[in-house]
Amino acid sequence: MTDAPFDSLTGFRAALSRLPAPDAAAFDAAAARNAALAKPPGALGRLEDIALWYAGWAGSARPQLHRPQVIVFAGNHGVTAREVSAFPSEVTAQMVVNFEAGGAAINQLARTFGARIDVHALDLARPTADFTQGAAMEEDDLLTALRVGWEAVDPGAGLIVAGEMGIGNTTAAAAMAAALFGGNPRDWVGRGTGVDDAGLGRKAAAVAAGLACHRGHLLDPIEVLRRLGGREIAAMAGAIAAARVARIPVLLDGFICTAAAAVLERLSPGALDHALAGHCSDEPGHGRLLAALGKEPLLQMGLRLGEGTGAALAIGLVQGALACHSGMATFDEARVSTG
Ligand SMILES: O=C(O)c1ccc[n+]([C@@H]2O[C@H](COP(=O)([O-])O)[C@@H](O)[C@H]2O)c1
Ligand SMILES: Cc1cc2nc[nH]c2cc1C
Repeated sequence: MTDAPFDSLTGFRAALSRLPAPDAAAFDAAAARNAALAKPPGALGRLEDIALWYAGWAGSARPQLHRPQVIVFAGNHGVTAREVSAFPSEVTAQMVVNFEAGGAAINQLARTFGARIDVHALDLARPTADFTQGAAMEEDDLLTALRVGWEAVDPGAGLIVAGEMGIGNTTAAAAMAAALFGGNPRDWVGRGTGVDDAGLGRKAAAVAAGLACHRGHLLDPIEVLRRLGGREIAAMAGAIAAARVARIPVLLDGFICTAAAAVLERLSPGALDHALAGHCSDEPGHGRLLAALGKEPLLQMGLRLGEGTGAALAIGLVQGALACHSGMATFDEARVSTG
């Protein structure tokens, strides 16, 4: 996007307070077309829902998927001092190099589905503060990350996937989910990159310590993001918000991406109406989070990689849905008898 239309957190809140609706006329026309297509009613199942959802947001009764964009944000986390990941923090920067060289899973999937890929590393040499000791980010850091995310969205894109890379970020996402939706820290933590049982215990303890440290400040979703989140998480929230304002459909990726998105929904109910859950990851908190948001995932493939991979796979479903919706003949056109 061009410059983000806010230069303060108050401005970001204001941008989220007045959100455009989908195009009702395009949605209705797409629904009428769907009903006329030469197939038993409903026989394309969720592909039909995807096509109508896309038509409403794209403002076209017979849309094509053009210019899908995958944006990968990377950030480092101070909470890694609590030994909450199976990998060291330097992997974040090393994977950014790999993304830029085209060697990561997300590069292969983005290419497979014809998506452009952009990578934004956010201040990797300066991890967030350990949220068990204080706020992960200062207000300025959060604002910068939200703006990076917002401005990363191509206004001409027809679909956005926001992905992430950040050693330690499943612990940050678990803390955010617990703060936003309540429940026991144990309900929200999982093995992430593959921690053992002791690591899982350290993750739950870190989440509990974070909730205790920030008690009294977590009713505001922006404060949840600032105190418990991370730069790449904030940037995903900024990108998903920018897409909403520009009425660009979004596919959500895994647990961390969905935690970022949940901040927007808590700030402004309905803020995720332009977003479908691309998949449900193997991180157990993800299914719980999607249920709290009322989102039924499109795919369940046992992925737990992040990077945007699950959502990128689901681009194929959107392509299939729109190919059928916009390319099929109607009963009349195909001279097929109706029931
Ligand atoms: O997307 C998910 O649901 C997901 C689940 C588990 C791990 N990850 C990825 O693994 C990293 C975080 O794991 P961890 O163990 O360091 O917290 C981060 O780079 C994520 O992209 C991602
Ligand atoms: C190697 C590696 C690749 C990743 N991609 C997203 N998260 C990741 C975590 C690790 C450890």
